[in-house]
Amino acid sequence: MIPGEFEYHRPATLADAVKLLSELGDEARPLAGGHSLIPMMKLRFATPEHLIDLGAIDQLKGICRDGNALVIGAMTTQADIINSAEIASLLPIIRETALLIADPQVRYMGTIGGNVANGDPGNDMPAVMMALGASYRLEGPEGARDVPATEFYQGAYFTALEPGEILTAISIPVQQAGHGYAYEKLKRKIGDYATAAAAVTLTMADGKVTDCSIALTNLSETPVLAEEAAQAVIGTSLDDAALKTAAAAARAVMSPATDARGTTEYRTHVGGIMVMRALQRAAARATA
Ligand SMILES: Cc1cc2nc3c(=O)[nH]c(=O)nc-3n(C[C@H](O)[C@H](O)[C@H](O)COP(=O)(O)OP(=O)(O)OC[C@H]3O[C@@H](n4cnc5c(N)ncnc54)[C@H](O)[C@@H]3O)c2cc1C
Repeated sequence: MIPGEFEYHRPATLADAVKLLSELGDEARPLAGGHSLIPMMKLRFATPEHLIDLGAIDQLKGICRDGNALVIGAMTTQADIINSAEIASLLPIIRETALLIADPQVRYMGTIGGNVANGDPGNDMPAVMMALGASYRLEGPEGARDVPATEFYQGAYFTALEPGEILTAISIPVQQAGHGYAYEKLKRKIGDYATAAAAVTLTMADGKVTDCSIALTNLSETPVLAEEAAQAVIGTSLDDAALKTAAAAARAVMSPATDARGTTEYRTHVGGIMVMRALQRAAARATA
């Protein structure tokens, strides 16, 4: 359980980090909190020759309001997110999700940027970002571009990041006041990755759903937006029939592997239950 040899770099600016990453090519990897990358290196599933630590780049840290969006710097830790008053009041589903990630030790080191850039289908934040309509700012040798979270994930550990690019920030539209939200995660024990999880945001008027978004964690090779499931509940009061229709539509886009967390059939079954629970809890929280 000892990583292979590597050279450690700690650039002070984003420009230097991008330059290093571009010059060193495939053999270099950005290092954020290290709580996914270092375990992978210890198992020799990743053997980068150069680690480019982003920890000294202040512009990658912090949370700020930009018009109708909250912008979270990539090197903001899960603990910073949990302690942010702005996140708690404007985007509470992000705080709820951060509290379900691993344990306090991991959350003090693990970053939001590392969580969404990693491409691990078991990471919790990507589905939440999809449900919220977030976009990722990527900066590389050719300049900056914004990619919607829904277009970022291409396969397990494959993302839209091009060689030399660093994910610098996440921009998330502030949700309507009174919106309902819930992240439901089934896990085998505290600190584990999801067996199945679902993120829901919705708005209601006169007891009926007017807008809804549903996304799934660890139920496919990538996080998935369950668009038909969300459409199925619009205009309903989320009665039993609507919940069951949504669960069936969500199950239709799930394809979890059989693994230590359960068989494909079991994980698909409980995935539908996570969708129903998240819808019910989100509706109970909606106040508009
Ligand atoms: C015991 C344990 C339990 C865990 N349980 C969960 C869980 O339940 N849910 C969950 O979501 N996560 C879980 N994690 C993972 C944890 O949340 C990680 O911290 C997170 O996945 C990666 O964030 P990081 O900052 O540590 O990134 P790192 O490990 O440093 O990096 C991860 C990958 O992303 C790349 N990367 C990092 N930052 C950037 C960037 N800004 N731009 C481009 N590429 C970048 C790195 O090169 C690397 O390939 C767990 C980890 C541990 C050790």
